[in-house]
Amino acid sequence: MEKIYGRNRKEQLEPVRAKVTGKIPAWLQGTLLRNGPGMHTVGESRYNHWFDGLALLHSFTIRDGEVYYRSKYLRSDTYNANIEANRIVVSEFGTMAYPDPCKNIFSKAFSYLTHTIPDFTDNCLINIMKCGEDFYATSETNYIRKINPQTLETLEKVDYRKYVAVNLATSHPHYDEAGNVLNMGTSIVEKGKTKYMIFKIPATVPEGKKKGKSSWKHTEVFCCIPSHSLLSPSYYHSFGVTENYVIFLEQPFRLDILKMATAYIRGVNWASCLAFHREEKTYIHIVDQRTRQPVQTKLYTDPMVVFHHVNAYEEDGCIVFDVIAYEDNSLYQLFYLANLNQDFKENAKLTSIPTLRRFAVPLRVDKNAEVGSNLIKVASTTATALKEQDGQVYCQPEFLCEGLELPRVNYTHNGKRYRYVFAAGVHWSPVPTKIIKYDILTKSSLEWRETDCWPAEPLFVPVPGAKGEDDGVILSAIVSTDPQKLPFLLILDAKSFTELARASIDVDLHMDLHGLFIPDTDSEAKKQATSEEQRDGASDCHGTPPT
Ligand SMILES: CC1=C(/C=C/C(C)=C/C=C/C(C)=C/C=O)C(C)(C)CCC1
Ligand SMILES: [Fe+2]
Repeated sequence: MEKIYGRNRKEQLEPVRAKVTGKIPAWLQGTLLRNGPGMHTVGESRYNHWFDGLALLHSFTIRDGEVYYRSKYLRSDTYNANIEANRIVVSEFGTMAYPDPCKNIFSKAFSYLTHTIPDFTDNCLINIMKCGEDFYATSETNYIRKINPQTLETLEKVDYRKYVAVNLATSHPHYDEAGNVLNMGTSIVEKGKTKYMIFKIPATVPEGKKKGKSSWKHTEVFCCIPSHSLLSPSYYHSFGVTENYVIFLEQPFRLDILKMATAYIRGVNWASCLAFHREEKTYIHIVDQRTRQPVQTKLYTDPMVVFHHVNAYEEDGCIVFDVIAYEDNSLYQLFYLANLNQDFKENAKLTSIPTLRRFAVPLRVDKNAEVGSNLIKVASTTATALKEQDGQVYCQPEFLCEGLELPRVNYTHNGKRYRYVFAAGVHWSPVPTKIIKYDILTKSSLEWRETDCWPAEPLFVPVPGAKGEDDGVILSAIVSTDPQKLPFLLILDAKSFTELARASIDVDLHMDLHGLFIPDTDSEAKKQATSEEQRDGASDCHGTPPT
């Protein structure tokens, strides 16, 4: 596993042409752009956790049946400072770093004090966000980095705090049909009023506003939800939306602000400031997008840890939402690089398997409903919502299936009724070994797997004019540990889950996290990109084609 996780990867700056076997559908034209950690040591110093690694962007440009690959490290301030110092000088999730080589005890104390309010990293390694015509590499801190999606060059750093008072923000925003971005973040320092903020970044400068100004300046706070605990807000990695509502899970996996404020002086990492409180509830917050107000019903469920929301929709006065949930926070623990070594089968065992759970919550509670009665009348799920004496509603999910992570759906069904979940299959460890299509209606699944192949998050791309929810293809970058087999971009038919093509590339492909597909819709852009490709002189990949 060290081969997959802990090794530093080489950049592939010049586009390299892949060896394609099978046939790529003619309509599939565009760029798969993805992000993930690629460098785990700098000089003699090493990161502790896989989520610390320096962001390595990579892209697969699919054009006229050919695939071109390139990769480039995000030139974040963090990357530049580390490379210049030839050691890790910026703290990450699992690694606390000390920038100044403190010469004596006084300067040491001084440098500790100046860091009590942490300035977080801009090593944006988790995902790619589209904002209007611009693309950003993202993480979960207040910084994101604009990038050039064609050349993978790093552009300006954006500080969320200039536009909305958040110190942390998710890497999994939602997009409406106009391309406006809806995201959530946590405000942990503003006058001690710890709160969760939902905000909207418009895709373009709104009508009637001064043109030429960046649309960031028109970022609007949509709704604020006060944290149950002022000193210990919930940690969350994503949230859900329906056509009219936002779903936020305030889970008992929480950040301890006091611990964070003293982490630097105590010499401990940010991860140690996170704790799962298994005796506490998970609060379910629903916000009405039309009134921008939280729904008043107090909804809760059992303690759980959710990283990824899958999808959500409205049905008969209820909200149905699907998440991948765990019984504990062992997942983040397992990604310490020390656990992903040769003995990883022993060290990286999940103590809780990810399960796809369906919740149903009522939007209104009938005053006359009996205490103890189930408020869910939707026939399609066995999820329940029980009315309690004090008016609270206790929600119990339907367990749909287990062993799924990194879920994706056909995004045209986001917030709407849907049937298929595409995900990576995880078994006894957090390392994906297969790609799964799970059919919620029939509760059956299709799988793709191959020996010594380690798939990344599968991404669904619809065929133009698609009628069915699964009319399209699945793209996934596959890392191989078979020395005879090159890494490849896998293209599956999303309906049958059969392989349409694979594009093998003789490069040092890294295991990544998330990304997006940029279709070539604009023919001018396409032409320009093609001529750039020719000018750059894409080299051929001479690797052995897989059998
Ligand atoms: C640096 C930093 C953080 C980083 C979190 C990261 C990097 C999380 C990555 C999560 C992933 C990759 C999940 C995949 O499912 C916190 C804890 C938000 C807060 C303190 C500063
Ligand atoms: Fe994620």
